[in-house]
Amino acid sequence: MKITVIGVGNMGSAIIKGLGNSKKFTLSAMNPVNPRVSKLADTLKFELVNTNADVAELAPDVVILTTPAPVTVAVAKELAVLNDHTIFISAAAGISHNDLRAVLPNKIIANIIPNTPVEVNAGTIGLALPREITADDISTIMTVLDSLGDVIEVPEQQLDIIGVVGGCGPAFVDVMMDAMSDAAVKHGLDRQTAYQVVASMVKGTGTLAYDSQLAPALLRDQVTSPGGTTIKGVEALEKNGFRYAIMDAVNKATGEK
Ligand SMILES: NC(=O)C1=CN([C@@H]2O[C@H](COP(=O)(O)OP(=O)(O)OC[C@H]3O[C@@H](n4cnc5c(N)ncnc54)[C@H](O)[C@@H]3O)[C@@H](O)[C@H]2O)C=CC1
Ligand SMILES: O=C(O)[C@@H]1CCC=N1
Repeated sequence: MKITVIGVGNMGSAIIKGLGNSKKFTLSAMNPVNPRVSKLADTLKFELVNTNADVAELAPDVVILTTPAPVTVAVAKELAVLNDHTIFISAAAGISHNDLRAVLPNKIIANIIPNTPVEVNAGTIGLALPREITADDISTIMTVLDSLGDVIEVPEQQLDIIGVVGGCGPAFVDVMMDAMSDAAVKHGLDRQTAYQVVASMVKGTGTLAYDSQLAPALLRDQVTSPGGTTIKGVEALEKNGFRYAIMDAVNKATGEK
């Protein structure tokens, strides 16, 4: 299957690396001239073109749009010349199926919100499929997305909130990991060991929650030994409004005032 990624920034690079790891696809990309992207193409050995007009020659089966949201509809319009069997998967946050349908009237279009862990095939990918789509096209889309991580299909109106929790969430967790690492350094751990411990702890905590399907509050209760150290830390989190800070981060990232 031939896949072309349009816009090789943070998200586009993560997707190309993840797809490259799976070794299942023939990859190519389009990005305006940029030495960083040329270097990535050389390293990962994918074909790179610098204009949308050149994408037709690549004849992709699947196009993944990872351009900045404000230019995505204009970019899609330039790609309307592609074969009508081309499947478009758009990762642009806030750009709806209808926005794209208006400029790609005859194409198959799916909307996703991925996150940066797709780079290591451990992504969280919210997926909204159109109403009219064949089983074969769904199968093609799932072959691509399953190779990047966990795919969670939702109605399009839920894609924004999935996008905030799954897509923005890694940045919120990164802030917490950074703060925890600083505290560990304050208590004498060298920085590299601090990062390793914190990242391993987050990875294991996530895997346990995902595999057990237990409520986070129940998992927390398993750590808080009576009269122990953890409950003292949890009390400090409550005192400092940690839970509300997280809820407010999600609220604000949805665009809520
Ligand atoms: N960064 C993330 O974690 C996530 C990003 N997204 C979506 O991915 C898209 C890209 O976001 P980032 O990678 O963070 O931005 P970015 O700024 O890192 O990357 C954008 C890339 O698109 C290229 N570009 C700009 N104009 C272009 C055009 N007209 N045609 C082709 N390429 C063009 C830029 O040169 C750059 O390489 C956005 O629509 C965003 O909503 C979605 C989920 C998560
Ligand atoms: O910050 C953003 O707008 C994008 C969408 C989800 C994650 N990054």
